[in-house]
Amino acid sequence: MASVGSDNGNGQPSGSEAVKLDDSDRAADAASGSPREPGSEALKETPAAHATQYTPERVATFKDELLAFLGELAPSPGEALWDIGVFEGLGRGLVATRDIAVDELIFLDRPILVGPRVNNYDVIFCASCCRILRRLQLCSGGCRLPMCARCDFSVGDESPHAAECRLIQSWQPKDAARYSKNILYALTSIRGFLLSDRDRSLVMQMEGHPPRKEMTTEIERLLKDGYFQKLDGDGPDVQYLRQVVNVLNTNAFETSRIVADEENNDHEIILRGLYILGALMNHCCRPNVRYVFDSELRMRVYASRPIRRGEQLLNNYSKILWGTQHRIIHLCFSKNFLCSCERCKDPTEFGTYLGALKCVRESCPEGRLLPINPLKISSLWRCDRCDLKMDNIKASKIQEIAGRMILNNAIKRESSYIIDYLNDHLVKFLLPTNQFTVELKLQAIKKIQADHPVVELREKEKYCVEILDVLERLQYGKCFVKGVLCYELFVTRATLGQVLNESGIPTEESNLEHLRTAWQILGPSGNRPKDLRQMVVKHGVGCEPLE
Ligand SMILES: C[S@@+](CC[C@H](N)C(=O)[O-])C[C@H]1O[C@@H](n2cnc3c(N)ncnc32)[C@H](O)[C@@H]1O
Repeated sequence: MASVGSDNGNGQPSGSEAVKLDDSDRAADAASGSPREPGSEALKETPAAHATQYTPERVATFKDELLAFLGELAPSPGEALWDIGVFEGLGRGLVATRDIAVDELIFLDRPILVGPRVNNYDVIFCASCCRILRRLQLCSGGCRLPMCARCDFSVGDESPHAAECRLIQSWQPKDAARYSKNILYALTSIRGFLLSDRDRSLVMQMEGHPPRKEMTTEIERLLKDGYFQKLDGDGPDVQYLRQVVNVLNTNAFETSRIVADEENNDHEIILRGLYILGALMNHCCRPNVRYVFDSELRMRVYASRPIRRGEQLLNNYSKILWGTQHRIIHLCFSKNFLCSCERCKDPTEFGTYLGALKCVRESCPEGRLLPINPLKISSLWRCDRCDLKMDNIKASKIQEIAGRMILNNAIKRESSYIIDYLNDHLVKFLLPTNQFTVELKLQAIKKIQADHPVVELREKEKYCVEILDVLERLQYGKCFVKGVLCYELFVTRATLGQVLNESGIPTEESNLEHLRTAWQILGPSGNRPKDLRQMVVKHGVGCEPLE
């Protein structure tokens, strides 16, 4: 949700325009800035307070509506691998109805709502079909949205945009001849008006946390700036819109379409989608599922680890490779709860030290500073070697500076600069598996292409191995980012084999195993690397994606 699926802009690996190096959703906004103790205000409306509203009768009716919505994607009677349960402190959640093996497809879902995200786009695309054209016009219906000729209002009721355009027209947009990105940002919520009664009922039964005080939602922005002459800020339309926004912010996943422009360059158009069944999965920082979106934007959820009958199906709403304190802040501010899973409770995060800092004492080069109580943002930090103590404000400051240096500067540079920066500079003040170091290595992996010098390819290979090792320690199983790293590792080793004339490298069993894993994880994705299938066929490690 970046929501349950959101994104922080972790990039795309070489050979793939769209596959992300991290499979979590909406994270960056909430995690920027220095960590603060999550305020009690943010947690007032916890799902625990609502648990009593999920009576067995209501849950059963909700499930019937959901199955009807899923239609042909719904499991045959008695065959569902999931059921809806109610859990103290969590609200509803999904449970496994039988033991589920790794890689088994648990369910398919389709978006009940899908559309633009509330964030800048690099390219302008048709707000209806996402086509990118050099000369996109504004819709002739006066809704202030960019529209291609096929979707324009003038096409009539056959245009998929006709109904939403009429709705926007009824609110009488001002400056109808000017493009409005704020209307584009609100379009996914506006589409909530076009749902059938059953689908509206489903959406309205989802949790929707109200926005934090300091947040201006897309709807409030439209109201504040008077975009519509006939949209009453206190009227029922706005009340409904506000609730749809809350539901989207609590539940939506980030999904995307790859669209080629007229020069045949691919662009990834990031969208937000509300997937009701997918959104019912609660969060854990060590989840047991992974998901991908296929070319029709259907969500396919697989077991990433073995799941026992009766266990909850758990998804990760945050970034896998963030340290605990960043995840806690993100989850608290964007999803309104404090996670206290086993990973969050362990200061070393299963020995990965993702959130740990280097001891600041010169005489203690091996020391690692860790929060004594990682569940508390205000916790004191302590060195695991020399026992030096540091207050959380200082620790936060170090993280903030590291984050700023890396995310605002180094990450934007070319691969050779990043490699030097990692080797000569960062090692002096950050641990090799600190989350910022890892983030920078992920960027380097994305940037180092097959035609780069061997030294760079060697570094890329090393980074892939290191981060796969972090995932192993986290016991993350067959997660999405593992698929991406396995793909990158295979491709890099194959390139090195070619360049160094060592023809055996690509076909070594251990390397083929990476390709197999990449295919199992990324194969069903609509945005998988373009050359993945061809490589899989060439090396005979699989054919059709897992069903
Ligand atoms: C996408 S919804 C999950 C489904 C939700 N439980 C329901 O009944 O609709 C996300 C919300 O569920 C709750 N939630 C999910 N995982 C949780 C966790 N590990 N601890 C506490 N609350 C959680 C939070 O209120 C969160 O904002």
